[in-house]
Amino acid sequence: MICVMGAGAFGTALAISLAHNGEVSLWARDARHAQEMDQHRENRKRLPGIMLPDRISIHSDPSSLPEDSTILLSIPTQKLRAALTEHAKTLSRATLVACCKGIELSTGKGPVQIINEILPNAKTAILTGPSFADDIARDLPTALTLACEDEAVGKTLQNNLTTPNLRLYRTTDVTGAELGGALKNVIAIGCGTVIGAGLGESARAALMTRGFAEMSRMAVSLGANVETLAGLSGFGDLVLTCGSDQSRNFRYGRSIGRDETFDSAVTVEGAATAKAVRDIAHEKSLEMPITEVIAALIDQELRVDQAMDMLLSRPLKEE
Ligand SMILES: NC(=O)C1=CN([C@@H]2O[C@H](COP(=O)(O)OP(=O)(O)OC[C@H]3O[C@@H](n4cnc5c(N)ncnc54)[C@H](O)[C@@H]3O)[C@@H](O)[C@H]2O)C=CC1
Ligand SMILES: O=C(CO)COP(=O)(O)O
Repeated sequence: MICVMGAGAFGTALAISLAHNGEVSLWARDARHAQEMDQHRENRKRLPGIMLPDRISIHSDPSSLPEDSTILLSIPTQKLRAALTEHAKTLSRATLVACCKGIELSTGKGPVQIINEILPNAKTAILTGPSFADDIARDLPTALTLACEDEAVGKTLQNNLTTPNLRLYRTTDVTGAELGGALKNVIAIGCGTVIGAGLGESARAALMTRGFAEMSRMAVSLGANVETLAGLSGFGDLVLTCGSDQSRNFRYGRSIGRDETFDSAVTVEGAATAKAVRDIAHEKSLEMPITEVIAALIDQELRVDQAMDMLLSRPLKEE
C-alpha cells in the first residue's frame, strides 16, 4: 500500500500521479480539509482545478494505515520532526520516503537524517528533483532522483513509484540528494532577489553558477558525491527553481529584491535552510559567501545594494 502523508501541493500531486499505478491513500492532518477534499474530489486549498482520481482515498487518521506501507512524507522540513514524533508508533515499521527539501534549522539535519534519528528501524529514502506540483498533477513529463542507501530497497521503490509520467533515477547517495534539494532553494532566493531588484539575466546566470560551486563545495565536504550534485536533485532542480516564477523560493527572493512583503503562510523552504547552511558553514569553516549574503538579506541585516557590493568586492581568484 502506498500512502502520502501531508496533503499540501506536492503530496497531492504525487498521489495523483501514483494513482496511475493503483490505490493510494492521501493523509491530511486536518480532518476538515480531508472531508472537503473527499467531498469535492479536489484539493481546493493547495492544488485548485485538478480533480482527484477515484483511486485516491482520503484519510485524517494515520492509525488506519497498514504497518508495512510505503509512506511518502510530504511535509515541510521544519515541521517533519513534530509530525514523525506524533505518529512514531504508526510509522515505525513502514518504508519512509522523504519528499521534502531543506535542512532543519535547530539541528542542521536533512529529512532522512531526521527520520533515522526518530525512527531508527524504518527503511528510509528521499525523492527529490526538479518538479513543480502542478506539472506532476497535470501529468506533464517529470524526472526525479530516488536516493536510498539500501540498493535493494531503492530498486523496489524506484519500480513502485515510477509512473507513466514520472520517471525515477536511482542513487545510493542520500547525502548528495538531500543537500542538492535543500541548497538549491537558497540560491533560488538569491536569483529571485537579483531579478526583483532589476540586476539582469547575466547576474542571475553568474549567481546560479557560483551558487552551484558553493552547493557542491558544501555537499562534498559533508560526504556527498559531486556527480549527485550535477544530477537531477542538484543541478537539475537549481535550473528549474532559479529560472521560474512558479517557484515560491524564487518569488520570495523577488519580493526581497522589490522591497515588498511576502505572505508568511506560504511554504518557502530556503528561508530557514539558508540560516541552517550558514551555521554549518561557520562550524566547518567553509567559504559560502553567496549563502552568507542571502541569509543576511532574509534577516534584514543587509540591503540588496550592500549584498551586491560585498560579493563584487571579494578578492579576485581562479574559477
Ligand atoms: N510544491 C512543489 O511544487 C514542490 C514541493 N516540494 C517539497 O514538498 C514539501 C512540501 O511542500 P508543499 O506540499 O509544496 O507545501 P504546502 O505548503 O503546499 O503543504 C504543506 C503541507 O504540510 C502539512 N503539514 C505541515 N505540518 C504538518 C504536520 N506537523 N503534520 C502533518 N502535516 C503537516 C500541511 O498541512 C500542508 O498540507 C516541501 O519540502 C517542498 O520543498 C518538492 C517538490 C515540488
Ligand atoms: O522544489 C521545487 C521544484 O523542484 C518547488 O519549488 P518551490 O518550493 O520554490 O516552489
